[in-house]
Amino acid sequence: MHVSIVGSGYVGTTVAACLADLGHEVVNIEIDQEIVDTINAGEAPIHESGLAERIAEHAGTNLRATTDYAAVRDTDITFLCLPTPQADDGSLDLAIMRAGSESLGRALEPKDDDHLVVVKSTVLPGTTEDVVGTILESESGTRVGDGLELAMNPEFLRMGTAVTDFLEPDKVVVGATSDDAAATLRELYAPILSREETALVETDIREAELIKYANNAFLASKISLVNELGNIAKEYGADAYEVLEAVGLDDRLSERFMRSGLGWGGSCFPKDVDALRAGAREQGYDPALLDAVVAVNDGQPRRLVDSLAAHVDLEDARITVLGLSFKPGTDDIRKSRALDVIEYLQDRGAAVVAYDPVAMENVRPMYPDIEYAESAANALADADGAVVATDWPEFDDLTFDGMAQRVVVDGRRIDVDEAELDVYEGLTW
Ligand SMILES: NC(=O)C1=CN([C@@H]2O[C@H](COP(=O)(O)OP(=O)(O)OC[C@H]3O[C@@H](n4cnc5c(N)ncnc54)[C@H](O)[C@@H]3O)[C@@H](O)[C@H]2O)C=CC1
Ligand SMILES: O=C(O)[C@H]1O[C@H](OP(=O)(O)OP(=O)(O)OC[C@H]2O[C@@H](n3ccc(=O)[nH]c3=O)[C@H](O)[C@@H]2O)[C@H](O)[C@@H](O)[C@@H]1O
Repeated sequence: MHVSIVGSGYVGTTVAACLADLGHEVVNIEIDQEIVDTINAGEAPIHESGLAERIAEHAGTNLRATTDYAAVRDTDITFLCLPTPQADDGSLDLAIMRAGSESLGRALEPKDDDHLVVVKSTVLPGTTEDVVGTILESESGTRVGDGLELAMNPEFLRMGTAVTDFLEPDKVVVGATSDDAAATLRELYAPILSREETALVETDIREAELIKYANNAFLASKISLVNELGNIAKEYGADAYEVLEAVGLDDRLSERFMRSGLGWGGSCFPKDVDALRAGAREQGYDPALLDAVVAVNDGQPRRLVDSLAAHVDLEDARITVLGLSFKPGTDDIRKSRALDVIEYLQDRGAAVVAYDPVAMENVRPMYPDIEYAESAANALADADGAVVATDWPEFDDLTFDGMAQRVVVDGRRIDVDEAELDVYEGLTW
């Protein structure tokens, strides 16, 4: 099939490269010329395992990129993979979706054949039809149901494992305005849907939109719940990891996403939970539980610093922060809990020395006044205490003999030889 993908970030690039790999003719439409040039040169604009090989293999044959929206006219389906960030008040900001829909609608105006537009971006219920659909109709002069079809197909991939998550999902969710649109997507995804492990959920557009938010809200809530249980466990002197490992054996709950500690960050959970809370309020519903989910999450970095302060006088102390990215395997620092930890340490008068295998250059402009070390060992040298903010696998092999005071508070449960330390404390164990 001939497919165009608008927006070539984490999602758009992954979807494009994977669809090309499944044998489709794919064109990426992206406003950033550098990204376009990178893809056309056969290289990946982002680091994701398995992506570079796929782009190298397909660029110049059945995968290309362009800044020109006119390319959509040579395709049957367009996926919108544009950012849906949050406004200052936390609510969903649709400015980029609107701009992209306008450009797409204008480009479709001269097209005679039918076209299917699929929203893959995370958007609140009503957006696909009332915002994207309305703009497309007015700009293209066609009507939904008469030359133009709409679908909503949320994406559940994670950063770091984007390619395998896309190609081997638990589920594919499709909300569509017509049976034909749903059938087109079944055909497009046929190799993925043929996997026994992948369920197909066909529903209406509004449900498809909300499934994505419900999914993320559930996962974020699960982590906040295990963090609350972890905080309580610690007050009792119990190990939350042992407790929750047993709880996870109940297959109604699952053992996955049970790692308590410093909480959730990244470009997805924080913005999506906030957008759902703001959207619920706009609908006249007070989302008390989701408010609490955020409050628990926001409390964890302070608890980590308080735990350290119980062992080390933080005023003028040299404190190591191990890990800056919001999770291992990425240099993304958006809403990383490590940044809150740095703030709280600085508030308490500590001199911070940070180390992360890949994310330091992203943090440096925000915190030019902290020290950045070339290795974890250098960061720990002469430190009066250390905190673990990201569970990078390389932290499992640390030695602590260079520290001035061997005190470590761990927010992520790395593997530590406790015998090497005077104080080793877990945030929730
Ligand atoms: N990053 C992730 O792991 C996941 C993200 N999502 C959702 O997918 C959507 C896209 O997210 P990401 O790929 O992370 O965003 P991103 O920010 O990585 O990429 C978006 C791309 O769109 C481009 N762009 C902006 N305006 C444009 C326009 N008018 N025309 C063409 N291109 C334009 C940007 O230059 C950028 O390269 C969001 O709604 C997000 O919530 C869903 C699942 C996973
Ligand atoms: O909507 C999105 O954009 C994506 O958001 C998340 O993916 P991602 O943000 O890449 O990362 P996760 O692996 O889910 O981790 C999110 C945060 O939760 C934390 N976490 C995760 C798991 C856990 O047990 N405990 C825990 O604290 C991580 O450290 C990280 O800060 C979802 O997992 C994806 O399914 C979804 O598509």
